[in-house]
Amino acid sequence: MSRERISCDLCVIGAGAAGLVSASGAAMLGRKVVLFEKGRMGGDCLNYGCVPSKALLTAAHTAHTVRTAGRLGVKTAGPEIDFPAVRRHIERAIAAIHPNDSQERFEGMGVKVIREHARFVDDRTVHSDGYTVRAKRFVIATGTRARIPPVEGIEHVPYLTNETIWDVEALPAHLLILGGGPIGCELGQAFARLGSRVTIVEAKRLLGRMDPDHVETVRAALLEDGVEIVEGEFAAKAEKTASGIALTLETGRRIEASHLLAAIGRVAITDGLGLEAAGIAADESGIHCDDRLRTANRRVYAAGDIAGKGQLTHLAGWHGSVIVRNLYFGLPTKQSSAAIPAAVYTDPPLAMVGMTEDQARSTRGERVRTASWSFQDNDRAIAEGRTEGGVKIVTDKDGTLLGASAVGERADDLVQMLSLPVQKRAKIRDLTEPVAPYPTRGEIWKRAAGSYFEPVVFGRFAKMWASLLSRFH
Ligand SMILES: Cc1cc2nc3c(=O)[nH]c(=O)nc-3n(C[C@H](O)[C@H](O)[C@H](O)COP(=O)(O)OP(=O)(O)OC[C@H]3O[C@@H](n4cnc5c(N)ncnc54)[C@H](O)[C@@H]3O)c2cc1C
Ligand SMILES: NC(=O)c1ccc[n+]([C@@H]2O[C@H](COP(=O)([O-])OP(=O)(O)OC[C@H]3O[C@@H](n4cnc5c(N)ncnc54)[C@H](O)[C@@H]3O)[C@@H](O)[C@H]2O)c1
Repeated sequence: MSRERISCDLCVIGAGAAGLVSASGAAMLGRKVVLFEKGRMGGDCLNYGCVPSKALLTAAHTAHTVRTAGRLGVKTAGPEIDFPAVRRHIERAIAAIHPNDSQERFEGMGVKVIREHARFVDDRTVHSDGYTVRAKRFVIATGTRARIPPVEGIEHVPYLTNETIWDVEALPAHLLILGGGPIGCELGQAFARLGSRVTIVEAKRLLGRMDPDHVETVRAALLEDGVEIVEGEFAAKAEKTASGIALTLETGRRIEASHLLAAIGRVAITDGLGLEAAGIAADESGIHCDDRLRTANRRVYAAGDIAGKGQLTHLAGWHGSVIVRNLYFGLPTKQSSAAIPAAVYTDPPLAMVGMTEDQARSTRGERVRTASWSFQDNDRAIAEGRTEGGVKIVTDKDGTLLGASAVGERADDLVQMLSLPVQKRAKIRDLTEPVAPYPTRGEIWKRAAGSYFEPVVFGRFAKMWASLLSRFH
């Protein structure tokens, strides 16, 4: 087959967050860039991940607000869910963001966009059906897909993933979700609030990477929404039934449902990429690369989910920036040099940056200190009638910030306030300095940090000092 031949500075495979940031950064610096995408521009986040899930959650949280408005003295007739209209809202959200990630926009930047599957044929050449591309450097940003549940009979059962759940036309009567990670909890709460019966089966612990104290607040909210949570149990067998599916757990318990959603984590998309021909190693969790995202092939970088260093859109975008900084600004940058926040957009949301208390203790042991504050003691939260949750600051013995976690209304935005201090390894006393507007939820960081110093600031010596000074004033 005759293919069009192209030589370029950078060839990017995959037009999700990681690929798009790499391609746009290089193109804006005048580099000749080729971008391959075999599916939809924007990748998982725009089409099957963050955007549709957050649009669905907004509809669900709105239904909940209407349902619970009576607690504030606002009477309503209760929400009526028009599921096709909810789906249209999701489609509109995707369509509104799509221009940012579109082929036209990238072509406008001078990127050659090829909508075909790409594969390496040697260490510096990529083929697709119509093209042969030789490049000085490559970025593999091919993402991940839902892991198939290791359950007997799963291949004979219709199950949904994050790609197919958006095609379900009517609200599921009973959604059984395998996996209690961010996907399981977010979509579980969303469907429950829209009117589905929801069961989450989690093999280990709900939201296992987050602070367990704060996960309790999310668990309580899910239970209040009517979500059934089965924790610490594996599914052994799946069967098709007349009305949907049945799952038998290892304990023998059988759960019947109308729909099954697989949300037990992700596997790297490396199929048909020709990694061997390029001398690149990979496993299920991703392509092997170092902290600057370099693979064993010095021409090839990995970015985003496929780099096996976390699965978040902003991390994927950061990876793109790291590659552009290293390649085209000559700034040696490690991907681990940024403190990456993570948020779960349940209601209330749960968020963190840096280390959790458990992670810090596992490496630093007794040196770790924490300071917490509850929204029960935050005037804005009281005024809003939403006092559940709180924050936790994690420090080293000398007060260096190691991480922060928050759960409660707007915790996702609140944690963002701590990203820079954590990244800069600021001290907890720095958090006591800014004056926060009253009444805001953001005041809570200062209160938590203040509590860390309370024994000293209002201790015996401070009282003696104040008493001495007051003699002269
Ligand atoms: C339901 C859900 C909700 C999520 N919510 C959030 C959230 O709220 N916040 C957050 O930060 N993250 C969220 N994520 C995670 C986020 O979607 C991913 O971390 C992000 O999309 C990763 O971007 P990426 O560029 O690495 O890969 P992707 O977005 O997966 O893009 C990879 C692209 O590569 C293409 N590709 C693959 N192989 C080839 C090939 N050989 N040739 C050409 N093209 C190829 C694919 O078609 C795809 O478009 C969510 C994920 C899911 C599933
Ligand atoms: N708000 C967000 O930022 C957001 C939202 C959704 C997804 N994501 C990203 O997408 C990725 C995938 O999310 P996810 O929730 O599928 O994965 P995950 O790996 O975060 O969680 C999967 C859960 O499934 C459990 N599990 C594994 N095998 C199981 C089995 N056989 N039966 C029952 N439970 C099992 C695990 O113990 C784990 O708790 C995550 O890494 C996350 O970072 C992020």
